[in-house]
Amino acid sequence: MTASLPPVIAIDGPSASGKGTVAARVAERLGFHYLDSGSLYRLLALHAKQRGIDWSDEPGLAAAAAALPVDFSCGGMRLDGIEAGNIIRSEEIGIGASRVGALPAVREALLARQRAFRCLPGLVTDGRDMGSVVFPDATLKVYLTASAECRAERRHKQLIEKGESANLPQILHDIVERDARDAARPVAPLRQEPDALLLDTTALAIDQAVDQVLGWFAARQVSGQ
Ligand SMILES: Nc1ncnc2c1ncn2[C@@H]1O[C@H](COP(=O)(O)OP(=O)(O)OP(=O)(O)O)[C@@H](O)[C@H]1O
Ligand SMILES: Nc1ccn([C@H]2C[C@H](O)[C@@H](COP(=O)(O)O)O2)c(=O)n1
Repeated sequence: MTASLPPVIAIDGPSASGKGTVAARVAERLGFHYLDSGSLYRLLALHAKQRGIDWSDEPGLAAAAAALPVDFSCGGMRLDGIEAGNIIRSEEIGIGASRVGALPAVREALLARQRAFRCLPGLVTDGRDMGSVVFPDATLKVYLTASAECRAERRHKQLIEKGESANLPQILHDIVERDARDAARPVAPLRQEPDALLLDTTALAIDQAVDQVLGWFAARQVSGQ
């Protein structure tokens, strides 16, 4: 008899849809671990930039990904021993993450690192292929989205609140372009899988989205699916 693996809630969706916010809050409510998989692609893009590795150099990036010097302990995100949680949130690094994430050897090199986050009592994770590739046996798969305009407005508000300059039309353009690249790639593309439940948060508050995910997860546990 094989021991059952810890449960996983996989939340995938386009950029600025609120995946990270919802996933982190669901994890907190359940006392589960949380993995922001996009941060790994972002840290790799930053690391490559710092090391002069081109974002199209697949063998160079795959080698860098396999040995990525990241440390998620103490609640932060250290790259080469330096806190990088803020710097990886830039639009430039987001674009870099999307470019390196399109390369199959890079995705393969990051797979085991992501799966290692699956620990008791459970994991909530967000990204683009959490339900399709990384955790295909996830207990619950959610495709979380919102209209592109709504996502751009949320990102704009987020940047302004952080005291950063932000241009709404440019943000909308960048979001649409990045999603198109993530959806068009042949490996692990951004899309709603048939077994993922759709959660459109365009007209929902964060707490409503969190409650919906928790409700779906509770129902799965009762039905044993
Ligand atoms: N339902 C919601 N209503 C209003 N604002 C929301 C909602 N969900 C998320 N937000 C806000 O939208 C912004 C973007 O959310 P978040 O960073 O979680 O998105 P994301 O999908 O993880 O983005 P990325 O893919 O770029 O990492 C945040 O400021 C967050 O507070
Ligand atoms: N599972 C993942 C997560 C992220 N990426 C790539 C594609 C995204 O545009 C980019 C940044 O992700 P974000 O932090 O915005 O969630 O990283 C991916 O390919 N697969």
